[in-house]
Formats: sequence, structure tokens, C-alpha cells
Amino acid sequence: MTDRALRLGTRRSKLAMAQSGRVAEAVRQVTGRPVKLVEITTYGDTSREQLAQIGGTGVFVVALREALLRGDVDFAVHSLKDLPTTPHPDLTLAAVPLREDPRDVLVARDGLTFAQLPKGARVGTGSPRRMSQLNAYARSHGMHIETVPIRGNIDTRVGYVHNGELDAVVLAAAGLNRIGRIGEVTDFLAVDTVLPAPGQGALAVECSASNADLAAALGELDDSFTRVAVTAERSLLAALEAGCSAPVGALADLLADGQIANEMRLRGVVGTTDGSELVQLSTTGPVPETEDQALALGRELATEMLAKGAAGLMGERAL
Ligand SMILES: NCc1[nH]cc(CCC(=O)O)c1CC(=O)O
Repeated sequence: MTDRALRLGTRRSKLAMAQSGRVAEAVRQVTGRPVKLVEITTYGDTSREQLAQIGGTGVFVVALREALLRGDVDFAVHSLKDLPTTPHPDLTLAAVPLREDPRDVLVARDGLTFAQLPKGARVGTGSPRRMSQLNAYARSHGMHIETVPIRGNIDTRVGYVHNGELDAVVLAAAGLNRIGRIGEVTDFLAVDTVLPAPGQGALAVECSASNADLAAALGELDDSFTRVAVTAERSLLAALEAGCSAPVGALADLLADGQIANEMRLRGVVGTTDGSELVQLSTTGPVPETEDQALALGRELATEMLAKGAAGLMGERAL
């Protein structure tokens, strides 16, 4: 490899720039080469439509991938949860760095927690997955909330609480943390209440499959447990034939016997957006040692969820 600067393709949002800046620094350290950020606008950044309507799948990544394939940039950083589950034949997922907090959080007026929201509280989220699980929780706890579809970048969404339009919004902890606004969280939602999106809190570092040297160098940033966990979560999503805007939650974690983590648990949920029906299951197996084993765990849970009627619940896309 030469000493030419590596070009990192990134979206321009504050979140994307924060994520890319951190990865750029890590890549500088492992390669010893300068890294320069190349800003690219994606359809998801310019469209004002609801994500559930434009389909979600890939809207934030297509333009970055095109730049990679044209050779305009050497590698790209995505939020893993925005990446389609089908592998791209000409691109390599070179690294999945250590995941940070995967949870969803509430930012509410007056420091309110979710359980403290008053009757009729207006809770903003553009995610059918969040709506589904928030509404299901409210129904089973005698709460009355109204989920309100919103979108926009993190500052826009939190702004709806500060300007009084909404009582609360639900976002990913990881996103708020990366842009330095984690201090505004008023409640960290337990994953038993709202299971995160598959891959939430993790990043994806992608490069051209033809650049094996670069893929190997970027591979230094990979965290092997994060990699197997998100592989299982995304395999579940793929086997349910759902996209990143579907009402599907998934989370893999380790179960420890004493000091030694010897099993991985994969939890999954699918529901109608009104929360009237949920299919929520988990499966446990040995910690996968290969990608194939991680994929198998996701498929196994999907089969069980489909047997309980998961497919029928996902058809409903109305907001
Ligand atoms: N869909 C947009 C998006 N993609 C990744 C994140 C957050 C960071 C992450 O999950 O890694 C967000 C914002 C959000 O869901 O609040």
C-alpha cells in the first residue's frame, strides 16, 4: 500500500460525521495512513417522506455504495442497522467494530420516564418497530399514549420535545451518545420493553471486495463478538423477509455461567404497529464460532416466529 490518503465516504449528518470521524481515527492508527472524509448525500437524507413509506431498505446506503463501486472512495461507514441484510456481491463488510449501547431511549419533557407519561401523551417515532412495542407495553400496563410518526435527524426529533409539539420522542442511545446529547435522555428503555433494531448501536465498515489488502487492514477494527451477535440478528431479519423499516426487533447477548460466557441468547419480536399483537420469542445456543453458525441461530428463531404467525403481523405497514 502507498501512503496516499484513504478516502472515507460518509453521509453529512451530524451523526454520520461523528461516526465516520471516530472510524477515520481508528483507521489512521491501524494503517498509519492519512484518512480524508468525502461527504455524500443519500436519498434518505433528502427525501421528506416517512421512512416506512419509502421502504427504508438501503435509502441511507445506496449512494455511499455507488461511490465505493465507482472507486470515488476507498471505504464507507454506515450505521449497521441501515444496511440491507443481503450481502452485496462486489463489497466486503470489512469490520463491525465493538457495539455500543444498543438500547432505545426516551427524551421526554420535564424529565419524565416512560412509566410517568400522562394519559394521552404524544410520543414521536417514525419506526414501526418502536410504535409496535411502545403501544404493546402501554396496552398491557393500562397506559394511554399516542404514537406520532416523525422523522428527520436527531436534532430535529429532539426539537419536537423542546418546542412543546410532543411530550417525548424515542431514539437510539448510540446515536445520541455519538453526537454528544446522551445527557438529555430521561429514560433508558429496558430491552424487555423495547427490543432494539437488529444491529442497532453497531457500525459497518465496507470496502470493495476487490481490495483485499484494504479489507484486511480495516479488519483490525472488527470486534468478533459484535460480529456474531449482529450476524444472528440480521439473519433473523432476513429470514423473516423483512427490511430495516419493518416492525422487527432483535438482540443477541451472552449468557454467563459464573465468569464464563458460554451461551448466546437471541431474542426477537414482531408486532402490529398498534401493539395489539406481538410475537416475541428467544432461543439460546452455544456461542457461534463461525458466521454460518450465527446465521443458523437467526434462521432457527425466524422459523419459530413464523410458526407463531409473525408473517401476518409484518404485512401491516400503516402508521
Ligand atoms: N435510522 C436512522 C438511524 N440509524 C442509526 C441510528 C442510531 C445509531 C445506531 O443505531 O447505530 C439512527 C437514529 C435513531 O434510530 O435514533
